[in-house]
Order: sequence, then C-alpha cells, then structure tokens
Amino acid sequence: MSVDSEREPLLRVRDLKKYFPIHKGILGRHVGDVKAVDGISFDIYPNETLGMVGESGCGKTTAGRTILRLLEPTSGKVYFRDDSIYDLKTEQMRALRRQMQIIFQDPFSSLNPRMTVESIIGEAIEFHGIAKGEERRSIVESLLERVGLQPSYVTRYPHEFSGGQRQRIGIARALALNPDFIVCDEAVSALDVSVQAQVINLLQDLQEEYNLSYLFIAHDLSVVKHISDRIAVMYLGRVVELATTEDLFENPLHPYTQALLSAIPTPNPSKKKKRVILKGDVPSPINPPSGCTFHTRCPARFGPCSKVVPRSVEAEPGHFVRCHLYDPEYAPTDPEVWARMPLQPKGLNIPEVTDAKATSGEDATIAKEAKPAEDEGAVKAEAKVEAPVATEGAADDKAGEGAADE
Ligand SMILES: Nc1ncnc2c1ncn2[C@@H]1O[C@H](COP(=O)(O)OP(=O)(O)OP(=O)(O)O)[C@@H](O)[C@H]1O
Repeated sequence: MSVDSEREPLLRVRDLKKYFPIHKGILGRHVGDVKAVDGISFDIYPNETLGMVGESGCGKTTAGRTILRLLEPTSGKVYFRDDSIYDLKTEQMRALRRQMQIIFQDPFSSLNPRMTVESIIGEAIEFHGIAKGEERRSIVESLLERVGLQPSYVTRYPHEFSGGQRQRIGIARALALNPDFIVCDEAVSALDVSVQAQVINLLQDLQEEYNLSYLFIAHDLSVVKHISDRIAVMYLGRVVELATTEDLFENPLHPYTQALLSAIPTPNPSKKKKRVILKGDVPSPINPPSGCTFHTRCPARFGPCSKVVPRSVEAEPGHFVRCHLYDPEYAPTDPEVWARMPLQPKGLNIPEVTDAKATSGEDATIAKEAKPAEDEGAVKAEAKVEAPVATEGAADDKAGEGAADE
C-alpha cells in the first residue's frame, strides 16, 4: 500500500537511543557505552511496511526490540497511537503487548523444542485470558490453517518441521493475539530463497487481511524491496536515509545507500552496473567516528563530514537523508566532491559533474582513507532541513530531537 500522510501514524519513534553500558573491573566501573541505537526517528502508518536495512551490528535488532519495549530505552520516545509506551505501567504495557508482536530470525531457536505447536501458539492466548482448553485448540487450528499448515499439526513438536514451516508457526504465534503491529526481525533471512518468497507472500496476504503494519528488518536490500512501502537505511545506530521504496531504488542519495544498492546482483548481466565495494568494517559503536559516522568509509567526504553530525534533510518530498552534501548550509559547490559519489543523484540542483569516471560502469572502490576535499561553499540545494545542526561533541546527535526523519 502507499503511504497516505493525511492519516495518523500507528507508531511514532522519536530520537530513540539505546546504549549498552560497558563495565570494567571488580567494582564494575562504567567505562563506556555500546551506542547500538543513537537517535532514530520515524513513523509507521496503519497497513504500512517500513523496511529497515543495514550491515550487521548497525543496531536493527536493538531498534526493533526497544520499539516493542522488550528493551528499555536510554532515551527517546515511542508512541503507539496515543500511548507513550515507556511511560506505561506494567499492566497497561501488558495490555498493549497484544497489539505489538515480533517474529524472530531463527525459526530453530525461537521455538521451544519441548512444547507442542498448540502450546507454542496457544500460550499467549491463554495468558491473556482469551481462551483455554478446546476453544484455545480450535483457535490454534485455524491460525495454523491461515499460515498454510495443517490443523492436525497442533500435537507436533518443532523438530518435526522444516525451516519454512517453523517460521509459519512463528508467524501464527505472532498473529494469535490479533496484533496491529509486528516487528519482523530478519524473519526470512535464515530461509532458502524460494521459501523466502513464499513467506514474504504470506506476510503480505496477512497484512491485507488483518490490516497489519510491519517493521521489516533485514540486512539485504533485495529482500526488503519486495515487501516495503518505505525503507530506512541504518548505519551505526542512525537512520541515514529514509524514502519510499521506489525513490530509494530510483534515486539513492546517501553514498552508503548507493554502495548497498550496488551490491545487489542484477538478473540481467548485460545491464552492468557500477559496483561499489565498501572497504573496512563498520566502525565500533563503542567509539563511533566523529561527525558523520560514515565519513571514514565515504568516497565523497569533504570538510564538515568529520566534524559535524549531519542533520536530517528532506532532499525531495518524503525523501530524507543525513548527509552534508544535501544540506544547504554545507552542500559543496565544487563538482569534484560530487564526482566522487558512487552515483550521481537525479533531479537535484547540484553542480555539473564533468568527471567521466563518476558515471562509468567501472568498479569503484571506496577507500578507507578517502581524501576530504576542501570546498565548503554552499550550493543552493532546495532541501528542507528538518532539525537544528548538531556539532562535534554533541555526540548525542540532537538533530533528531522533536523532529522525525520524515
Ligand atoms: N545486550 C547487549 N549488550 C551489549 N552490546 C549489545 C547487546 N546487544 C547488542 N549489542 C551490540 O549493539 C550493536 C548493535 O547490535 P544489533 O544486534 O542491534 O545490530 P544488528 O544490525 O541487528 O546486527 P545483526 O544483523 O548482526 O543482528 C552491536 O555492536 C552489538 O554487539
């Protein structure tokens, strides 16, 4: 479905942070933090799927779990309809849990091997006082049927099923309480490609039938493409780009998104595309790089990138990016900086790029030690800035405060 911005979001995430403290020594001295989620903001609308992608360790799982309050946040807010979920008391939160569910990545470890399918799916039904005994069994049977499994499987154990079937059981479990919102945390990543497609189709059918909203987490852009209405790209605990799926694939703006997209193999080898190889690993979230945390791997980095935390800029309607290239205050006038981009953004008022290499089909390598350019003249990009600038030292990235990435 498409996003209708006239409608009220189902879920609003505002400047959410989750740090894991690091303690050392016998006294357990607090010596630092793993900044797993470092100020993310977005909305999810009813019946919408928001895809969340990024390399391993960028904070996707932590974000998903903190949004469900399976983890307590370090700071920030999540509103589910009108409820500020971190302000709810235990009983209120318990009631809300029925509406917010999760499907885990690993269909092997997420199902208790000693429980029957009936107990696995029916546990929450009984816990929440919906039904027990015969009535519970018949609800479980119809859920099994709905996810494409035989009702007679109720008496079986997880080891009797294939990976895809187990994931269907996980989906039935998530559906048992008739939720409005489900976090699908790498829900298809462990499955074979053909089974992945079946499970994605099932999730789409269920979405239409039950008017569900999904936060669909995956490290693979090609997987989220097929199910997402919009996609949030994460890097080191922050959302660096957020756009409709179409816009993100048609006109990726952030150099990181461009690199991720270039890594997707094309079915047609004659349509050779420029492949960008990101050098080095994602830096540690314990001591992330200053300014834009991507600057250590960015081919287009220039003056402010290592010093100033980028703010969220609406470069095109509904297309948000955290990159100084698109911020009217910093956008460089020197075409040489733009020429170092893996892809040239379309439709924006940027200086003409004459460097043929920038648009050639050759492989490009993003050097870890890419040299920053000196040009900091501001180009008149018609970008709408969403939040105030946060400067170096403001590691908490105030940019997200009070303003969503969208
Ligand atoms: N309980 C924890 N204590 C300390 N650090 C943690 C904890 N959970 C996650 N982390 C760290 O937080 C960072 C983000 O992890 P997270 O699992 O959220 O990332 P991810 O993008 O989901 O990666 P993956 O796809 O590998 O699961 C990582 O550096 C991870 O080591």
